[in-house]
Amino acid sequence: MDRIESLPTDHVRSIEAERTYVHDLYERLDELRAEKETQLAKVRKAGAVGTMQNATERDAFATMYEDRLAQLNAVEDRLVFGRLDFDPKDDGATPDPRYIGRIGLTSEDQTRLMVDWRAPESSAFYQATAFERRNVRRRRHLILKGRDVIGVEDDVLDSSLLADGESLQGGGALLAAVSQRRTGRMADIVATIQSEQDRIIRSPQQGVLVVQGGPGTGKTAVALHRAAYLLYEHRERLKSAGVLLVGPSASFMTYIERVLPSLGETGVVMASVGRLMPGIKAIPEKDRLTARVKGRLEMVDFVANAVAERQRTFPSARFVKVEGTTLKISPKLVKRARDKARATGKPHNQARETFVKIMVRELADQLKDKLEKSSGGGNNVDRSYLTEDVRASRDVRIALNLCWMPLTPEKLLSDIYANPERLAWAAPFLKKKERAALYRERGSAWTEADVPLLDEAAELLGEYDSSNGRQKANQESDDARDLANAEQALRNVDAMLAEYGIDGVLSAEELAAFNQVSETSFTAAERASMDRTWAYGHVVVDEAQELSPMQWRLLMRRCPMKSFTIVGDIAQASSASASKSWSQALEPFVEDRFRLEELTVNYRTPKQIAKSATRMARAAGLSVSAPEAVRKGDWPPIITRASESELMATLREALPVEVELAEGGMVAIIAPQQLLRETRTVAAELFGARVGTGSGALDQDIVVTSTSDAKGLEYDIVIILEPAAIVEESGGSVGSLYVAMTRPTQRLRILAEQEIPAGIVKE
Ligand SMILES: Nc1ncnc2c1ncn2[C@@H]1O[C@H](COP(=O)(O)OP(=O)(O)OP(=O)(O)O)[C@@H](O)[C@H]1O
Repeated sequence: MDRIESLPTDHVRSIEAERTYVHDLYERLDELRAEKETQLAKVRKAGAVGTMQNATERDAFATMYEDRLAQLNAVEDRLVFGRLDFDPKDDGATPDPRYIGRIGLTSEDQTRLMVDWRAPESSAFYQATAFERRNVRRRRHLILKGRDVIGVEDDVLDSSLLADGESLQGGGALLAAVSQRRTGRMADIVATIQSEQDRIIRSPQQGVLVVQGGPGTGKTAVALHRAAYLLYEHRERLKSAGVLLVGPSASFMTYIERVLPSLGETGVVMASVGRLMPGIKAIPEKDRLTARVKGRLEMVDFVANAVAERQRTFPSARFVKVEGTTLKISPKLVKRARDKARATGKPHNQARETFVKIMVRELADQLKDKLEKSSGGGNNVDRSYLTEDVRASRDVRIALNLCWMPLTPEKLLSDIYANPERLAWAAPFLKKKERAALYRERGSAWTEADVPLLDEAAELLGEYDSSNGRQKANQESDDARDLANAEQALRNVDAMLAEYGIDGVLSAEELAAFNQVSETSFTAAERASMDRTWAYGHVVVDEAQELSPMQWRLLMRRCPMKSFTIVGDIAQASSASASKSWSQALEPFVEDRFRLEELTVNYRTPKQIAKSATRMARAAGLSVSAPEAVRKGDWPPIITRASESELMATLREALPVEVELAEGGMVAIIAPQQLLRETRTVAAELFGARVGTGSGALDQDIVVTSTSDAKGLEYDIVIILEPAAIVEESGGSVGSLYVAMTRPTQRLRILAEQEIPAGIVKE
C-alpha cells in the first residue's frame, strides 16, 4: 500500500470508494460462478441414469455450464478497469457512474453493475475526448492487483472539474501498460484501447476491412479485440458459423493464444498459414523461388492439369481377362467414358463413379457377346451377373485405376512433384528453372506453400472414400442415428429443464449454445477446424502482407460471404510472394471493394529505435510509414562490431549484459538462418534451460529465433546478429531486418562483422 500512502487525500478517498465497489463486483462474480457450479453438479449427478437421449442432453447442458464457468473464470484478472462519470441530467440530478469491465454484470434484482467493454454504452470510455466529450466528465482507469484496487488514473474531460494546475488527460494508464516487462505472451489491451483503435474494432462486420499500420501500432491487438467484439455484437450468427483467425507462424499463434480467452471468448478457430488444411502440418518453405512459384495464381491451372492428367487413356488397346474370357479395352472406349464422366462436372473422385459405370457396362456387354457367341448364340446370359464378374476382375480393376485412379490431394501432388515429365506437362507456362523448383521427392514434408495447392486439389478431387461399401453403409447408419438422437434431444429440452429444476435460468443465448452442442458433441469451432469446407462467418488475417495469391484464394474460399478483417504492414513484407500493395493482393478476389483504415501510433518500440529502423528501411528504398512512438526509451540502438571469428565471442560477452539489463524481461537473439545453430549453442552454454528456440520458446526468457519466427512478436531486449546476412537471405530485401529491428520494447543491440546496412546509424 506504499503507493496509496504517498498519494493526496482525495486520491486515497477515491481509491477507498472504488475498493468497495470492486469488492461487490467480485462478490457478484463469485455468486454467478457458484450458481453455475451447482447447476453443473446437478446435471453431472443425474448423468449416471437415464436413456441415451437423456445422456446426450445432459452432456449438452454440462458442456454449456462448463463453457459459462470457464468464461466467468477467465475474467477474474482485472475484471473491471474503467469508470465513466457523466454530466448532470437536465433536472440537475447526477447520473450513476458507469463501470466498464470484461463482461456485463447485473445484480440479482437486475440492476446494472458493470457494462461489457464491447457494449455500445462502453464506447465513450474509448472515444470521449476533451473536444468531443459525449457527456463524459471524467474517465477513470482502475488499477487492480488481484481483487484489490491499488490506484486510479483519471482523465478529466470537463475542465470545470480541474483544480488549478491540473492537466486534462492522464495517459498514465497507457504508458504503464506499454512499459511493462514482456512475458512471452501477448496481453489484452482492453483497459487502454485508444480511440483510433476502437473505431476499427467496432467497425461494421460486412465486407473486407484492411487495417494498415507500421510496426507496433497495435494491429494484432486490434484484430483480436475486433474478433471478440464481433462475437459479442453478432453472437447468434458468428457462434454457429465461427470466426477464423489466421497468423503467420506457430510461435505467433502461441504468442497470441491467451488474449481471446482473457476476453471471455474461446470459440475462435486459430490457425497459422501452415495449418489451414485439416490433417496437414506444414513447415515453412525455405526456398524462395519455390515459395514464389507455388504462390502464383497460375498454379490453379497447374493443379487442374495435374488432375486432368490422372484421367488417362491407353496408347493402344489393352486386354483384360474376366473369368477366363479376354476382353478388349480400346482407347476409344476409355475416351468416351472419360468424356461422359468429365461432362458430369463432378469432382474427380465422384466423376470416377460415372467413368467406372460406363466402362463396366461396356465390358459386360462385350463379355455377354463373347459368351453368347462361344455357346453358339443360343443362350441368353444374365447381364447383372456379368456386371459383377467384370467388377470383380483384378485385371479390370487395375485397368480402371490406371485410367482413373481415386486420389487424395496428397497423393496427386506428391506424385506429380516427383515426376519431371508430368511437371512439364502440367506446368507448361513455367520456365525450366521454375519447374525444377517444384520438384521434390515423395515423402518430403509439406510446406506452407503447398497448403493452398493441396486445398485447390481437394476442391477438384472431391471426397476420397477409402472405405469399402460395407463400412460406408455402417457409417451412414451411425450418422443417421446420431442425427436422430440429437433431434430427439432438442425436442426434450423443455422436459429436461423441468426435470432438473432449472426452469427460467437459461438465457436465449444459452439455449442457442445448447442447440449447437446437441447437433454433434463438438462445438462449432471444433467442427469448423476439422472441416476443410467449413464456411466461416468472419475471417481475421494477421501479418496479411505475407500471403501469396494462392493463400488468399484459399482464405477467400473459407469465407464465401467475404467478411474479412485483414491487418498488416506492406513495408514489413518479407516472404517471397508477399504483396506490394493491398490493391494488388485483393484485386483478384474483391476488386476494389475493401475499406482501408490506418493505425498511426507505435506503442511498442521506443522512439530512437523506431527512427533507426525507419531510416534503414528508407535508405534501402522501402516505403515505410513512420508511426509516432509513444515512448522515448532510454537507449539508442547499440552497435557492436566484431570480426568474423569473434562474432560468437562478442555474443558471449554481450548476452549476459543484456539479460541483466532486461531485469527478468525477455531477451531475443534474432539471427540469420546460417547462424542459428551456433547462436543457440552459445546461448545454451551461457544460460542452459533458460534458452528457448522455435515456436515452443515463449515460456523461456531468452529466445534464439529467425526473423520469420519473430514476426509479430516482441521482446524487452533484442540482439540482432549480422544484419547484412539477414538482408541477404531475404533476397536483398530489407523487410525482414525492418521486422527484426522493430521487435524490442526497450533496447536494441546489433552485433556485426560485415558492413552495417545504411541508415541504422544516423550519418
Ligand atoms: N491501446 C493500447 N494499450 C496498451 N498497449 C497497446 C495498445 N495498443 C497496442 N499496444 C501494445 O503494443 C504492442 C504492439 O502491438 P501489436 O503487436 O498489436 O502491434 P502490431 O501493429 O501488430 O505490430 P507488428 O506489425 O510490428 O507486429 C503490444 O504489446 C500491444 O499490447
